[in-house]
Amino acid sequence: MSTLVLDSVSRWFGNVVAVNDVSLTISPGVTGLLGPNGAGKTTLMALMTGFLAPSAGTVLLDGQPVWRHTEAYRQIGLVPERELSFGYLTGRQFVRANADLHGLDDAGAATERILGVVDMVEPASRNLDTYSKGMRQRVKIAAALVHDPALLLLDEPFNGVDPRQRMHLMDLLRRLGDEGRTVLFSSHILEEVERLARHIEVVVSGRHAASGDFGAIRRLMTDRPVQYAVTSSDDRALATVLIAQPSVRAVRLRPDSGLDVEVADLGSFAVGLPQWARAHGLTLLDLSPSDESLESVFAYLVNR
Ligand SMILES: Nc1ncnc2c1ncn2[C@@H]1O[C@H](COP(=O)(O)OP(=O)(O)OP(=O)(O)O)[C@@H](O)[C@H]1O
Repeated sequence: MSTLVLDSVSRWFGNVVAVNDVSLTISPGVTGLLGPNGAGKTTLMALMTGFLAPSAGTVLLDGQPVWRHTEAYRQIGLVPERELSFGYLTGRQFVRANADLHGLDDAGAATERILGVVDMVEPASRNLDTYSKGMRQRVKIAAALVHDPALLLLDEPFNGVDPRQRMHLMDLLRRLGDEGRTVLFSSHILEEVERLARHIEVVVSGRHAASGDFGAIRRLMTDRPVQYAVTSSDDRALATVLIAQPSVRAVRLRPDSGLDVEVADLGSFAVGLPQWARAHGLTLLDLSPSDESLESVFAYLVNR
């Protein structure tokens, strides 16, 4: 069982800070690395696998630095986001090439074993060019696992994969985690991460924004202030009623019609709004969230 520890890790490219003072621990089991596009997930994975040197801080696998440490490389498998560019190879040849690169004693047997684990024995004699996206992902996972590493990192493994194959991949990663491997996958989709990860790390704009199980992360995201657009039979009267409520943080009249309402406590607001309207003889005509983008959720987390 392996544990990866990042201690105050930063990485900059010229004056772009891709990763900014990140400290986190990845333990055995499945962890999700959640963040919007450009958050620094790919750079973090490159730092974690020892492909990239930190500009500051350290990345330790079981107490050993991963940068320029070949012993650590034997314990790490990476499934990169980029597509396979060796379409002329068969799945078996591709996995075997990785087994040979690792200098495995019985590269042929290791190749067959891992093709079985990812359920790709039958299509393994076909060229990579002929595979679906999900099959290519499975063969990439086989290549990353052929040397039996304790740590497996996957960069956006579900991107473009159809729902059935996605379930299949999730089952596979869950199984690898249950076996005691340390599995980290990145994603920009909360639902995807929630379904699979026991533990979630959130990164935004290169910074570590939150950490916890999916209940904790979900609570952080639903407890944030939320914007609603509300239209009623008398918006000015409703504004007066709403601003008196502790669950409401701000109310603004829209130029055309309706109100923008910033809600601090979604639960109380959802229960109270129809009651307040009824008590003052007002009719609610429309209620819709106006600020539901994942980017705004992330912006809230990082600015907390
Ligand atoms: N080699 C590089 N040179 C300059 N800037 C870079 C380099 N690599 C990454 N960056 C910048 O660092 C930031 C983080 O990029 P990164 O690819 O790690 O994010 P990401 O979360 O993986 O995003 P995506 O999901 O879109 O790939 C971005 O602003 C990116 O432009």
